[in-house]
Amino acid sequence: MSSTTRLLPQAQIDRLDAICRATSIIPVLVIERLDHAVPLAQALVDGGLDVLEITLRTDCAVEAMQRIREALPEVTLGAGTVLGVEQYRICEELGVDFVVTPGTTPALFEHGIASEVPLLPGVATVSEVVTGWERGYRRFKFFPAEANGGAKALKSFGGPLPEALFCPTGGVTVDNAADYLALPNVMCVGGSWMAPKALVDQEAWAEITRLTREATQRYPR
Ligand SMILES: O=C(O)C(=O)C[C@H](O)[C@H](O)COP(=O)(O)O
Repeated sequence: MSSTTRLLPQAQIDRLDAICRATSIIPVLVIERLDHAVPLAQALVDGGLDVLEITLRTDCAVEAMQRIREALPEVTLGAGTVLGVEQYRICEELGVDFVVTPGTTPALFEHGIASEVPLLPGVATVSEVVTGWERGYRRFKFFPAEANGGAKALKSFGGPLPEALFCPTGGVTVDNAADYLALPNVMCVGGSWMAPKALVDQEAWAEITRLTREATQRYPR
């Protein structure tokens, strides 16, 4: 790395900390129908979660985020499944509060350094953490958490890299969340368990609120 390589400013780490420390759980949402966006977000807010990640996996995801932004300004809005710089830029224009990637390329790390919108970069290995670390990153999403060794793996990451803090997602449930949240290097967990596809398809908003409340009561911030 040359001496002119720009590093992630501490202010960006602080902004991400403020978001991740405000909640113990970040719901990861897939919105397939635009008219589901606001009632789904409302169901989660009613259950006590207001930091939401909307994945860019569906055609209506960007418009869904716009609608949530307008209808529920109190929500801290994250864009997930951001796979490239172009998508990152779209999210910046939309005014989201943070961007999450499932895995992270050098171009995404680079873009996150200059962006006004903080990046929670997805990593799966220690080498990927170190790649981000070299650029100043200290906060990461660990994905897919359960398939990559779960809480045991994250505990081991803490040996050489105690300052790196994580939001594990992928296979996290209301039960195994406890193992992650007990670790000193876990800020919060992410998951879709409180808004599974079947319940969203059925528009079972009250049940989603119930599952969310169960989670927030068990893991209050
Ligand atoms: O696509 C992305 O960028 C993601 O954010 C991946 C999600 O975090 C996981 O798919 C959530 O995992 P589950 O809770 O097991 O459904």
